Amino acid sequence: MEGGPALRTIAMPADTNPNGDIFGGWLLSQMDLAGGVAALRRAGGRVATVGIEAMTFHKPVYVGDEVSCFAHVEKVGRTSIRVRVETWVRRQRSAGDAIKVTEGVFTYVAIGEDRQPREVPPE
Ligand SMILES: CCCCCCCCCCCCCCCC(=O)SCCNC(=O)CCNC(=O)[C@H](O)C(C)(C)COP(=O)(O)OP(=O)(O)OC[C@H]1O[C@@H](n2cnc3c(N)ncnc32)[C@H](O)[C@@H]1OP(=O)(O)O
Repeated sequence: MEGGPALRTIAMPADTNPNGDIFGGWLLSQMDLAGGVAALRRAGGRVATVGIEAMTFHKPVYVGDEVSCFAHVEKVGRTSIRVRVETWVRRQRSAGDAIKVTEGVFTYVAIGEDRQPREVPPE
């Protein structure tokens, strides 16, 4: 994906599942935040996540991995914004290339102060 990550963090021991690898729910929330930042910028204000599709976990994430979520706005509807989000990691103590670990499509709805859908403004 073009440009820098919408979010970058380090996977910590507190984020693990009972197997000792990083919990999928934690990754999903990082992706939601990354997609939310892209949607919020495009919407010019508050957004809410309404749907998640095509979510795939390709590879595990380990404690100490540098986790980068990239977000790309794919489609803008009347009130909704579809954002493709990919997560790539660099392994701790590894000089290898970044590895794509997850991807998914997140849909956000632009909402107003009343939490009701509002039109996405023109670009
Ligand atoms: C400047 C940078 C600074 C950065 C620094 C700050 C960083 C800060 C980051 C914050 C990032 C937050 C990212 C987390 C955001 C949450 O965590 S939100 C919490 C979880 N989500 C919720 O609680 C939402 C609960 N749902 C709702 O409240 C209502 O469903 C909503 C969202 C208001 C929508 O209301 P509705 O009556 O269902 O809407 P409806 O008119 O039927 O549909 C609206 C649009 O959604 C589409 N849609 C509806 N359902 C679906 C579905 N399942 N799938 C796909 N599309 C759907 C419709 O087709 C329609 O699209 P358009 O044709 O208008 O384009």
